[in-house]
Amino acid sequence: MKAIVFDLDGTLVDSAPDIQAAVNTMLANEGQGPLDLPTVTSFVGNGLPKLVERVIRHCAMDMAQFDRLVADTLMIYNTATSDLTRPYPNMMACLTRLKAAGYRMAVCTNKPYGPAVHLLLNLKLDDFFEVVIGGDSTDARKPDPLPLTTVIEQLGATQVLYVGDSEIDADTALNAGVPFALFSQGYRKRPVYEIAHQHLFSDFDQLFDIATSVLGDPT
Ligand SMILES: O=C(O)COP(=O)(O)O
Ligand SMILES: [Mg+2]
Repeated sequence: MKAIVFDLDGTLVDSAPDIQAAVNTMLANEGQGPLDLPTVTSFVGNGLPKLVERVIRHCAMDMAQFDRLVADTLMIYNTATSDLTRPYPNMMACLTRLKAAGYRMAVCTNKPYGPAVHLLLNLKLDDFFEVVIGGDSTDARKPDPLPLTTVIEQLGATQVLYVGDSEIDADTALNAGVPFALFSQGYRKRPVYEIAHQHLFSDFDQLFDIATSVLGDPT
């Protein structure tokens, strides 16, 4: 059984404005001023605890408050809508085409599981994915291979393509021994040539051909 596993933030959707809004709500509750979008975007990728740690450092706040601020930000995340999150162009059409062709699909994200599922429901993407693994679903976060190998195990997939937007996704795929397609329009921090990948795309209308070239027939 062949499957395509997707990262979420910066890959399927441009969700940084919602992440920025959640961070700024947390900061406002702490009497701090807001952070701009590029700054918050640069903190995304390693999951919520790391995001909060980076915000605390950037704002010279008290690291002793870390656990409380992670819990606060998670609560804000859990109650937030996805109003500012946008699907990347042609993404929906690509998933529809892949599903119709018979490929199985899943999500492997460092975003916490609850907010990830909310986001997928709000954007009507949930029906595409058989398995969703979030940053708090297993004992390790990407780039540890465990989240991705857990997805593969739960799907019962024999062949997989991982699709993501960041260095972390590239390392995850490498660590799990899975071929990787890099989406160049997300939140990566380095140039694409410095990020290990087997396939590169800038528009979702390129991904179907990549998937068939890597996986062949869906069954
Ligand atoms: O929430 C994050 O830090 C990153 O999420 P992602 O793994 O979907 O890119
Ligand atoms: Mg990402």
